[in-house]
Amino acid sequence: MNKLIVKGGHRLSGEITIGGAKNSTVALIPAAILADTPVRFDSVPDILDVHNLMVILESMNVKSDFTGDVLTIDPTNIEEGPLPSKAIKSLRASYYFMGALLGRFHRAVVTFPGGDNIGPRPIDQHIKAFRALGAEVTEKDGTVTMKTGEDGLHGAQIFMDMVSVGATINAILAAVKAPGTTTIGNAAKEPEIIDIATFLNNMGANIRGAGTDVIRIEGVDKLVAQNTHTIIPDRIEAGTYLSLAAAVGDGIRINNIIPEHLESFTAKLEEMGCDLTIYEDSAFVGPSKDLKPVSVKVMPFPGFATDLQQPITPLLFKATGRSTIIDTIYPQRVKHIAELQRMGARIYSEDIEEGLIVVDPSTNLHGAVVEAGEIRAGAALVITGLMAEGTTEIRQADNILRGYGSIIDKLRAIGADVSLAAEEPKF
Ligand SMILES: CC(=O)N[C@H]1[C@@H](OP(=O)(O)OP(=O)(O)OC[C@H]2O[C@@H](n3ccc(=O)[nH]c3=O)[C@H](O)[C@@H]2O)O[C@H](CO)[C@@H](O)[C@@H]1O
Ligand SMILES: C=C(OP(=O)(O)O)C(=O)O
Repeated sequence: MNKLIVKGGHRLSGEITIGGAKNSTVALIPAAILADTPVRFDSVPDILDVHNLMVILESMNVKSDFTGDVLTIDPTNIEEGPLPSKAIKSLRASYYFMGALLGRFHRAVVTFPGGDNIGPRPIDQHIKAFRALGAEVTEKDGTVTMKTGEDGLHGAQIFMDMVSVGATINAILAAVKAPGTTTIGNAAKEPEIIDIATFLNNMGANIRGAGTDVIRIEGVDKLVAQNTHTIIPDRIEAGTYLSLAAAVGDGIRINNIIPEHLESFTAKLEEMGCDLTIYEDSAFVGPSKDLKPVSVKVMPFPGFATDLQQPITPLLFKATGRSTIIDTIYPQRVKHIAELQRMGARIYSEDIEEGLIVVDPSTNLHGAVVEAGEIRAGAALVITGLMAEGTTEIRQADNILRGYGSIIDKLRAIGADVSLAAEEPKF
């Protein structure tokens, strides 16, 4: 584990360029094993999740190479075998190997995924989709085993009980080569789902409706890569740096964004009175003054993303009154609160059942030793550390490195005093 050290209290300025979306990348890599040819991605973020997925690919004899921001994957000599449980447990998205292996081999044995500790994260909807497509699924001791009869998978009508990004993508991965028509109702509409469908369709898949709540798939026999797939920019990384820029910036430009993916977030910054100018694929944030408090309610896309409720929090400390946040997707996503309190922040979990968090103006922030219990809690600590006087030592920083590519270089480029160091082992 690494710790991230932030020396705060300085104003920052300059430019930051956003990388490819973590939540696309971590689905695209498992999706690659469905291809009948090598595949190539660019704009790949250099994050721990990618390196762990490459370890999982290696265990299946799938060769991959990550140079610069280009990742090539050759699944043509793929072999079935036990997957490395440490790597599987290191990230949430390893569950995409369930859908991808099922689509490829009509059977799979995968241990339960890890990922951020943000409250209960069941996978019942994923399993419901696999069953509808013809798989027999059993769960025992944290392992999911799936197999089909001789006829393999078949198209099916699936209606999700709740909007789930992971279950929608997993259903697509399992169905893309399943003969017949699959319909996914109440599908998630996140931009990352469109990105996966675009990648698969460019290889010959027939997926319609991605980005709406009904997705229709006609199964195809072959998936043949003809070109490089460029991963969409990470809207969560972008939102994090926009919040940082409004909180401690003296003029920061954020490059490589798709503004339409960020509307619920930028609308909140505008409501607060941030100095924000949005261009075709970038945004400029000027220094903030007299920020208004706001109410944030997390919703599935296009609503305000749960992954941005913690990164916007430090900005709320600068508002002139009480702000509220309700996380309807992960009400227990509160790992940042106790840590921020250690830094002098006035933030409270008012109702853990409802996911209600109250944020009061906090002007006396100071450095402290804190823990990044999960990726976005870590992002909130980094921003608060930059705002605070003194030094903040953020332990368990690997949780941040799971999803923020080149974060040290990006922050140093705008003048931040940040570094990474190995964390001393706990006894
Ligand atoms: C790798 C990835 O893309 N991660 C994102 C994905 O996670 P993930 O795909 O795991 O999140 P989901 O969209 O599935 O979860 C949404 C809600 O549905 C519930 N649920 C989900 C599946 C299921 O089978 N049963 C069930 O009850 C969850 O507990 C949660 O309350 O979407 C989340 C919600 O936008 C984001 O925070 C994560 O960053
Ligand atoms: C919750 C997140 O990630 P994961 O689903 O990969 O744990 C996140 O990116 O905020």
